[in-house]
Amino acid sequence: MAYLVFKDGTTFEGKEFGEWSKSSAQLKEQEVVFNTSMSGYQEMVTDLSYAGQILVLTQPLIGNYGWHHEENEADKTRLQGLIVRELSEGEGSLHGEGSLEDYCQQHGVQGLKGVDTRALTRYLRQFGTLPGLLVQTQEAGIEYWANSQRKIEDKSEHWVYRSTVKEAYEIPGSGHLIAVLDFGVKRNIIRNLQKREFRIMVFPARSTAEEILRHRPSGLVLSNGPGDPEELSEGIAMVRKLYDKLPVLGICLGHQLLALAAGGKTYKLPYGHRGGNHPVIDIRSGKATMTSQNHGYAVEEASLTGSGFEVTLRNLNDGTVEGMEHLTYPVLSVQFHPEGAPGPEENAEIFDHFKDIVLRSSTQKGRR
Ligand SMILES: NC(=O)CC[C@H](N)C(=O)O
Repeated sequence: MAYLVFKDGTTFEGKEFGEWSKSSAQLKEQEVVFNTSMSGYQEMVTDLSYAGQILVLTQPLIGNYGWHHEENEADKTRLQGLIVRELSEGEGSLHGEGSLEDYCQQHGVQGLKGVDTRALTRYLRQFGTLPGLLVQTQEAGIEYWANSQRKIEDKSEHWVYRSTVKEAYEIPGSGHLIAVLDFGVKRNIIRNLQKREFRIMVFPARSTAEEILRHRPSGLVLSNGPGDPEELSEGIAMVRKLYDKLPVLGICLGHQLLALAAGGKTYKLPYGHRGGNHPVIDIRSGKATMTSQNHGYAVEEASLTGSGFEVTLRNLNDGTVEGMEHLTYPVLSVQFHPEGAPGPEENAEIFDHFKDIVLRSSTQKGRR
């Protein structure tokens, strides 16, 4: 048996899978979040935006279609824990290259199965996103939280820097050059840019604005990524130097950094948006789409006054900001994941829109 223990003593019981060899000295609480998607466990486990978190999946049967390396969103995971109701070995999968369980074991993800994920999700919805601890005995959990006041300050690097690529790399293409700032970029963002024939250069999160501009890109994509956007002061300063100089598309963390760079604010949502059926409305056209989402923070709408950005997309469940465009510069951003397709690929047109503005702005430059 193993347990997820919260500070208030609430405990959820399950059975361990994956990698559990951490010593008691390495015990550390992690933010517990839930995702309501019915499929896509592989994309979620390898989405670096989940770095430093324990992910609860509300879909009760997980692992049933196996593991296909091709579909990983990154070549690593930074997910700390995975909690499921029933874990399937995935024996029914065609051409499977292993199982979710194998992947968790090989990549250091602590798993807990057989958990009452419905009760756990209701708990998180009631009290908000909370830190929880995965332990092999309930006593270890109680002792950890009892001593938690004496804990020394966490000096580890922001998860973005533990997720980004080490060195810049290029992906050939026949079209304009797009710089991608990798805060933990999902492969499907890159794939969507490749589909539109762009040449791509992926830059580590600590690159400087000058390093990026030296390559004379025709557009910039600010990627998704983990953690609190306000804690990324270097990233915010770098985005501030760039967004008035070339067409920009911000996705999720990238969207939040754009808002912060322009003088806006972000805040923490009570329990986040994570799932494949979040309805979003385009304020101008009145058209609504279903989106894939994974974020715990959001842009404060009122803080955008005077920033030069206008809100273009809004969440139909809670009215939060889902997208914005700059009034003067060719800059747009979305809080959701246009590369994540919850069924139909209805939001991929965001990438087409970005391609249009890159082409338009490079022809204008050519004429000048
Ligand atoms: N997927 C993302 O880019 C997430 C952005 C940010 N870490 C948040 O949770 O809000």
